[in-house]
Amino acid sequence: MKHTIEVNGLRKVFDQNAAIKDVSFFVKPGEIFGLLGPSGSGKTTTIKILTGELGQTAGDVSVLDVNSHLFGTADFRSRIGILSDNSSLYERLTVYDNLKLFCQLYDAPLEQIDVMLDEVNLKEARSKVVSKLSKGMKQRVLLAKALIHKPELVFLDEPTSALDPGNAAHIHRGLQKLNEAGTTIFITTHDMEEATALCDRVAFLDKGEVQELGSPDTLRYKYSTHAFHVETFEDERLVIENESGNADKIRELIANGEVKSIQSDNPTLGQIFLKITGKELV
Ligand SMILES: Nc1ncnc2c1ncn2[C@@H]1O[C@H](COP(=O)(O)OP(=O)(O)OP(=O)(O)O)[C@@H](O)[C@H]1O
Repeated sequence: MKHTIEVNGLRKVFDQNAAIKDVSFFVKPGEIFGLLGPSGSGKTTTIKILTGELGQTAGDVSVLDVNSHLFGTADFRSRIGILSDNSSLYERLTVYDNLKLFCQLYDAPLEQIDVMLDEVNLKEARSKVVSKLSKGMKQRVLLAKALIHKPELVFLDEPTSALDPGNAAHIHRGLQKLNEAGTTIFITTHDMEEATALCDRVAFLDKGEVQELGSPDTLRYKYSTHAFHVETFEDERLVIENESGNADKIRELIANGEVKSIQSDNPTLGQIFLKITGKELV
């Protein structure tokens, strides 16, 4: 398999409004790929099309070498994991019994339940009824449910949006571990720090089109002015262009012990998004 996900000329129209106009990208095996965009840009619609929940108006989509017209098959569904706004739990059952049902559905061993509860930091909630859990705890049970059958590819629609920073960091470490073990991850988020920390490549979605695509580092370098920001002990802030003629100036400042800090001018993904689209990612 060359690409885990291939999308060419994707278009989705709802009631004569194009939520997705013309989107093309691919995701490589073993990648963490981030789809980033403001509210209403089409992230969830894209995930729903990639997982067979919605059909496209036009364009070719294939996932794990399966063409989109076969996304409804049990074989395909057993190879992917999904966490989306449509994911749900049985509110009156315990956390353990919810996960047991999904293990049975996917023929996964029951030992996976405690492994997953550990991964999402919920071991103590094992016997709690789901209706008594907080929003963030439910989100973590949903994540455990999405991963319990060890899918090759997981789709995560804003997986940490309901979590506090401590639990979000725990989930990030878990996702990195999962990825190191070979799972491909497709994630949507508003959170630029999350995308920078986790993703191998990101696509910026706005107005139903991909406006930019690349690794966070490549994009940050591409949109940099390449100047150095130097802060001195006298609280002076100097902007020095990265040109050979300025080498002596920087060397002199360091030699005189004047430099408190030097930083490159690489913008954050949020600043790049703002520059390209004129919008904040909130
Ligand atoms: N079932 C539907 N019927 C009609 N319009 C829809 C439907 N689903 C989505 N849309 C429209 O498509 C556009 C994209 O919505 P989508 O939910 O994909 O955005 P999003 O980027 O995931 O937003 P958010 O970050 O708020 O979840 C929006 O204008 C939305 O109103």
